Amino acid sequence: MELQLALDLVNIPEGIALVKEVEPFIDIVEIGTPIVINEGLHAVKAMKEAFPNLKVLADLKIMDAGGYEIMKASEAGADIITVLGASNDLTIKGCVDEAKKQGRKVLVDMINVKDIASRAKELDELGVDYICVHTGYDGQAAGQNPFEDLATIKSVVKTAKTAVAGGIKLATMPEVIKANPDLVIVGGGITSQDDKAAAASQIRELIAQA
Ligand SMILES: O=C([C@H](O)CO)[C@H](O)[C@H](O)COP(=O)(O)O
Repeated sequence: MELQLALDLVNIPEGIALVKEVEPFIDIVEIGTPIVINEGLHAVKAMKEAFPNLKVLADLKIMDAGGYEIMKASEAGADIITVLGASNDLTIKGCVDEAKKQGRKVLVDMINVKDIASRAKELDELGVDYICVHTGYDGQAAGQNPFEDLATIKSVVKTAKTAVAGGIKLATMPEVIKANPDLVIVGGGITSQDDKAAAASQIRELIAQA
């Protein structure tokens, strides 16, 4: 299982400083949607230049013009780019084809998809690299979590890797470990802790013991 650090509520220098603290414990660093909105794809470029040994995910949450947006994120140095599961199949296909051409990976964010099982099966057949269940900030504030959806995708997806995001922290890691996704995405569970390195290292330790 890989560990992705989601950076959302920081600017580029703050993000780089934060990654310096936890670099040994993570595999992927995510430039979250709020950062892309505030700073643009320069944030992806800056993170890749600062940490060439980490994979960088650009959380663009693409909804249209898939091929073009994958191309621009690839030019900025993103290794993995996100598209929304609710998008048109033509958009998903555009993302998959362009990502293959560029040697990048596509992660589908299932946020707000109603029929997770059927859509995950379709996306798997469209050749995406990761399918990620995700409880967004607004769902988290209403007490929702992604664990039931994680069990659903684990039972239907045959080829794509599975991932989970949304409010994951040390205390909920045992539930993640039990479901055994290929990728766990943690934002506030690390970034809002006083000792970020300790939080990341404890989460990494649980993954290593699994
Ligand atoms: O994708 C995210 C959210 O929609 C804001 O862009 C977060 O990166 C994702 O939810 C992980 O962050 P935490 O929920 O804080 O773990």
